[in-house]
Amino acid sequence: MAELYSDQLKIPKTDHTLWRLRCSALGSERWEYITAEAAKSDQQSPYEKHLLESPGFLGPKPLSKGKQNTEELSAFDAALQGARYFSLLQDPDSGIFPCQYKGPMFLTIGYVGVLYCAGIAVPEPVRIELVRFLVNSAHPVDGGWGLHEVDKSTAFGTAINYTLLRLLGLPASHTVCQRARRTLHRLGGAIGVPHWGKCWLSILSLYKWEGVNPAPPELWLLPYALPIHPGRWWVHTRAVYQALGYLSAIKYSCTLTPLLTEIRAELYRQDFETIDFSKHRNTVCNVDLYYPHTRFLNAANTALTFYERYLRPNWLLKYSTAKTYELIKKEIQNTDYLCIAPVSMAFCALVALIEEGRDSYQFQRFVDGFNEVLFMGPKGITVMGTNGAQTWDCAFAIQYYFIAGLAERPEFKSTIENAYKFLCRSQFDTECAPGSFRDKRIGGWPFSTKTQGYTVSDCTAEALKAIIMVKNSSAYSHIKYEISDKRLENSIDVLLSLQNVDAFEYGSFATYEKIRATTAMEKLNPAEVFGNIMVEFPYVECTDSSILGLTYYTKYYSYRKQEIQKAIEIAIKYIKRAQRPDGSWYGSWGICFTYAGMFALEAFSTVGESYSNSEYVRKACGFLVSKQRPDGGWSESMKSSELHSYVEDNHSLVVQTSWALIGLLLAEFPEKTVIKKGVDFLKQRQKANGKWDFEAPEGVFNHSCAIEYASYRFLFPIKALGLYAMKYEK
Ligand SMILES: CC(C)=CCC[C@@H](C)[C@H]1CC[C@@]2(C)C3=C(CC[C@]12C)[C@@]1(C)CC[C@H](O)C(C)(C)[C@@H]1CC3
Repeated sequence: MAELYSDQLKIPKTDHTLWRLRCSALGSERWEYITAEAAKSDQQSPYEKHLLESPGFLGPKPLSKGKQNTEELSAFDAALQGARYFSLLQDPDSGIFPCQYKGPMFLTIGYVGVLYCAGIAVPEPVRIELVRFLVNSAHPVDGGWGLHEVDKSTAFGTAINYTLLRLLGLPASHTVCQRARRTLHRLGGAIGVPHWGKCWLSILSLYKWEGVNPAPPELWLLPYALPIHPGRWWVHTRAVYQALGYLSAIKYSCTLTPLLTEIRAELYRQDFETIDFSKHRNTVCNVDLYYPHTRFLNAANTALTFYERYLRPNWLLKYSTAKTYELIKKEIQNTDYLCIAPVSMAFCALVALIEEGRDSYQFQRFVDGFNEVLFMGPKGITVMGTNGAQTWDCAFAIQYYFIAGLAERPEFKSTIENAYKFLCRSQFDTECAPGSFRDKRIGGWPFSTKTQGYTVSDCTAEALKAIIMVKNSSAYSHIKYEISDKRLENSIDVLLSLQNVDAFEYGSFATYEKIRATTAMEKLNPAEVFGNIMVEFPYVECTDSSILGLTYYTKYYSYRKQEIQKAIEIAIKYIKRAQRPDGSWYGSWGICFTYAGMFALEAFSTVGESYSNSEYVRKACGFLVSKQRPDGGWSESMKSSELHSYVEDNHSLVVQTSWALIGLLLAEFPEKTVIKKGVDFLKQRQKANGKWDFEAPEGVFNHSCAIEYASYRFLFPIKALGLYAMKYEK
């Protein structure tokens, strides 16, 4: 690793040999900093060393002589070596593959902000590593931060992370702070931070609530029949605005401390006291703006601001905040204090602090729970996008080892068995509290852990498929009954219940729920920096995975067969409708057209549509092939996700290349030379011990925020190489 900026600047660092990751049977991941004494009898495991990039971890014994793998190595051996490396990254007790699920730069403020409001100090090793992470993720040219780690500097990223560094003890005179402040001021100062930034700054007494657009909790009192009812919003937006509704209604601001007074003076281009915040509800730095307000939203905000200031009766305010708190308590109950993701978790923790007090059981559970979303890495510690990617990674690992012909080799038996048992443990077996606006979840699977509590359509389908693979393998007959057929039926019930078959986007699947209100609701998106957040949308990837799960299930079981067949049929029709004239699909959760292309081609392959018999498949292959680069690789930029059209990047990437190859291989694309070139590229990029290095964030959300899926650079090459080996090397 190149010398880190924090080391150049001699920023304090903890002793990385003293960090230990504790994983629970249900997949929680908590880093602990132990004493040197304790470390003597508690060695760092291989995966801990890998995660911290400690020098002591060599990985499996190389197959080839040089440092890199070469073309001489067979694709199968490259997959095998990759799997050997990846298997070492599993925590054998829980079965998960822990990794730092990082990228978004607006999450850590939640953790530090809440503790600051409560007057609780951040534990010292964590504080040191939080500072390091922020220093190391500052923009190399201007010293600011963006919405995500590889973003240009924005007012949001810079104001929030500058504030964080100051709260964590870095003095204003420090080079890092000086550079960041210069950038912030060049961007117009903190006055132009978007809505969520304005909320955080107001909570920390660094901005004024009168300059924040309303998020009235009264919306919860409207009849559910109205499309605008928050119970119909996308689960994340619902959760964030539920707690924000409470906080903004009571205009919560923490006590102004001398440090905050200093920060007030640093964040703005003018004197804090002279700013008329009420005039800046709609001031957003141009660099930050991804989704500008519609006129409709502006009109609504003006009306609501007037209502809040002059018309809102006190009793209604009290009543609606009480109602919101009831709903928050249900969210807490359904997720055991994790809440759906760290953004809303932090806001809910604040509500608990206000309602129950600092020493209350409820608030202390939150303080403890934050340890599950903080994750340590070589550059420092940070709050992750979710509490991990446990279920998703396990489901892929099992499937791809099978697809590559590796799963039944004795050396991988424990990998598969442990991951399988984790999936079996992670299926939902309880329902949410009544009145939570949540669907039936028994039978579903989450993206991360059972504790987090939210079913995701594609996670359910991928986990189901992985489990069936193990159940039907003679090598694993001894654990076949770890999960009953009845439980698989439950998952089919959940999956079928998630398909959009009523009013919206017939045949498609969204993420966590069916689409509950028209996508025109997006016109009210107040977040400024994200797209498609108001309601559920139809997603090709979620639809594709659901098709995979359903088709695979029908191969072995006859439960609800006809309904499943019908569901697959209309889902395929949806995918066909969603294809663009150039043969591509816009992917929402990976970057971008390459990711979606792979999923779509896999879905088609499971219903027998391939290059030779389907015009859709031929067009999709044509699109992918047209993007191959001279070195055999593919390289799609995050800009594709933002701009909704294919943008090529400068360097070919392992994960992108694997996605394209998987698509082409499953489509039975006939030209071997095209595919072989890509396969050779994957081999060249592999280290002799089987490792592929991190290259670029693989994922994205809400069109604008990049996020890293650290397991992808193993999982997808293993699958691509394995598929190639099956076809051409047998
Ligand atoms: C705008 C807000 C609230 C930001 C907080 C971040 C969350 C919204 C993001 C972080 C991780 C994230 C991208 C995720 C997803 C939704 C949005 C998440 C939770 C899902 C579950 C959607 C469906 C996808 O196919 C897939 C399973 C890959 C992802 C996983 C991560």
